[in-house]
Amino acid sequence: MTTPVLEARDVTMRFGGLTAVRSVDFTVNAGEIVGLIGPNGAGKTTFFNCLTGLYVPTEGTVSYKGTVLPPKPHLVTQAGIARTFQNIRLFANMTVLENVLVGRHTRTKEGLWSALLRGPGFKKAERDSEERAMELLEFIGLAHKRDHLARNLPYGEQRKLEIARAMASEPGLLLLDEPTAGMNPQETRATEELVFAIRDKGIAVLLIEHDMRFVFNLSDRVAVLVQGEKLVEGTPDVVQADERVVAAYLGEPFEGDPGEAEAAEVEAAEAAADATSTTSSTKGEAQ
Ligand SMILES: Nc1ncnc2c1ncn2[C@@H]1O[C@H](COP(=O)(O)OP(=O)(O)OP(=O)(O)O)[C@@H](O)[C@H]1O
Repeated sequence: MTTPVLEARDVTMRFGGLTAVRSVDFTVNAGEIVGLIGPNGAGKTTFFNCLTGLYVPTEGTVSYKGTVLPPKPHLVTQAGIARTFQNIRLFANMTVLENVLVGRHTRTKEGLWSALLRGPGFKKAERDSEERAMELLEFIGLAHKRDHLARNLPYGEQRKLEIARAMASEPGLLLLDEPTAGMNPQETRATEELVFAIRDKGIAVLLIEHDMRFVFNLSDRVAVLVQGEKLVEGTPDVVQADERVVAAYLGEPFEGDPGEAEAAEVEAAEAAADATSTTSSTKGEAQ
């Protein structure tokens, strides 16, 4: 039987007049690698931000292992979801090891006083954290660079380090936002191996990616977002063969275009605003 790790129910996110994510139901099960794809501006990152508490969804809920998550990033991380970002967000002037140690703070129980007084409890916790951080660096192949400054690492290694930092919070689900962006083919290949290895450690993985080969090679399931709505979901074979997906990527209209309803809504709202407007007040662009 499949056990859901993540369950998003009816998640909608609006920014003023723009609905970036609309009524999305989405599940990641234990042991799965799931890909989330879609053309530029489809709402993928917005959806990720809803899952990780960075945004409070306008509607809907996000649950982790059966418990609804409060939309607060640190509580989401504490619950067991970690993420990386589209743009690298390392502490550039900290060492490789320090960057991973920062990622562990949600799992260390030593309080402020213990840390300030640097008592025996704190020292032991510090040793344990360092040991765990080194295990992670070994896992991603950066143990030999533990004392290098993050900013001096080549790009591909910086991306790996971000993943190690996210793993330091001991997540049950790891969200990767475009993990291969800017990578050369060798680095992409290595990342593919790394994602499989993460899954083999019992961590479910959800990834946003533009590199289709990478997504279809890795994922057990793929969901396609188009204009904020989930258009198709299934195995890589099913998704690749779906002509609506091809059409969405080529920018061609297709039947049941998920943008139609929204376009009509925006047009109606604009027409109503025009009709009631007696001054030349500004009107926001919908797209
Ligand atoms: N904070 C925000 N305020 C207003 N609109 C936003 C905000 N964030 C995203 N949007 C809009 O929501 C829509 C979805 O954007 P989002 O970045 O989630 O798409 P995406 O699928 O991640 O795109 P890409 O693949 O290019 O990263 C876009 O029209 C974008 O302009």
